[in-house]
Amino acid sequence: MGEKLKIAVQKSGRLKEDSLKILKECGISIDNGKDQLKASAFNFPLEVLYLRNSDIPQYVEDGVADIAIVGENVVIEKQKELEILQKLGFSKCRLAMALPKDVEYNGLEYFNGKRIATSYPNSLQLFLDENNLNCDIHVISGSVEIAPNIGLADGICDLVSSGSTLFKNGLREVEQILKSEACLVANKNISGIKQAILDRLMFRLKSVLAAKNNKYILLNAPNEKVNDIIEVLPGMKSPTIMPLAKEGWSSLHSVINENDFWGVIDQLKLNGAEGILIIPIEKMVL
Ligand SMILES: Nc1ncnc2c1ncn2[C@@H]1O[C@H](COP(=O)(O)OP(=O)(O)OP(=O)(O)O)[C@@H](O)[C@H]1O
Ligand SMILES: O=P(O)(O)OC[C@H]1O[C@H](OP(=O)(O)OP(=O)(O)O)[C@H](O)[C@@H]1O
Ligand SMILES: [Mg+2]
Repeated sequence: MGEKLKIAVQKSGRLKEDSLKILKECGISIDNGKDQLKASAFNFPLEVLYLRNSDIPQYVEDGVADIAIVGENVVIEKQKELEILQKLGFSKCRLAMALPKDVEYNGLEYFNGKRIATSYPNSLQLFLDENNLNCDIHVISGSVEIAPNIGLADGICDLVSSGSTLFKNGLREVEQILKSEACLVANKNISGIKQAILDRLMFRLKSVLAAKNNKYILLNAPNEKVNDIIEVLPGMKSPTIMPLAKEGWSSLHSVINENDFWGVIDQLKLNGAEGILIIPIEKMVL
């Protein structure tokens, strides 16, 4: 049997579903038996190890897994020698400091000498050192937001995304420490056959991610406006232009970045574009 690349993904939790989804979008089918902690792909030389998110950086550094999908904040917290190959665009959150909502906060100095509860002591310590602050860090592994209410700490440092957990616990975010999203990480010494497999996986992943960030755009325009519209429309090379059955009109096709779309749309309309259609792209090979 040929060599396989080993990928660690979260066993259960916020990252699991999207991690398996992105592998599927890369055309990789995994044979998942119930409660299996190890599985193989049918159609790609990949073995999947299901592990705790917080254990993954260690396993990748040790080479037990070659690569992994893990929260960037955990990579930073665990301070392991890993390579971040690709941000994956899901599980976006931030590590932030929060205080009871009625505390008067006038800046970082406030934290000097205070007790802060967190599950991320290394990331917090780095932030405190950078800002010449001294705090008493109290490490707890979950439900951090409850700490100020039960007299365990003056403030907290925890992950925030919608902010609803802070709100429900009468807390307010006052400082952001870092931003995080799921990312693909790798051991620093992958070589030979495994590197070749990883290159194939990365090629697929980049096509999938590019497709997610771009949309296919079709529109109709009077011929005399086509040049103005081309100016407005960024494309992969240049837009495709085809004559419409209706005399004096053309159809333009192009690719547009999701982030540019709403900025460009008004200019397209001002330049006479009609019947604008935006269509998702499944894969985009660059
Ligand atoms: N509220 C949130 N919104 C978005 N992403 C989040 C949120 N909370 C955590 N994350 C991200 O998802 C990752 C996984 O979180 P999850 O709570 O599933 O696991 P965990 O607490 O790290 O536990 P384990 O080690 O048991 O797998 C976190 O490391 C972080 O990157
Ligand atoms: O800003 P919000 O959208 O409310 O999300 C933030 C919450 O999500 C995470 O906890 P999680 O639900 O993962 O629970 P856990 O502590 O058991 O991991 C994090 O630790 C916060 O408590
Ligand atoms: Mg969590």
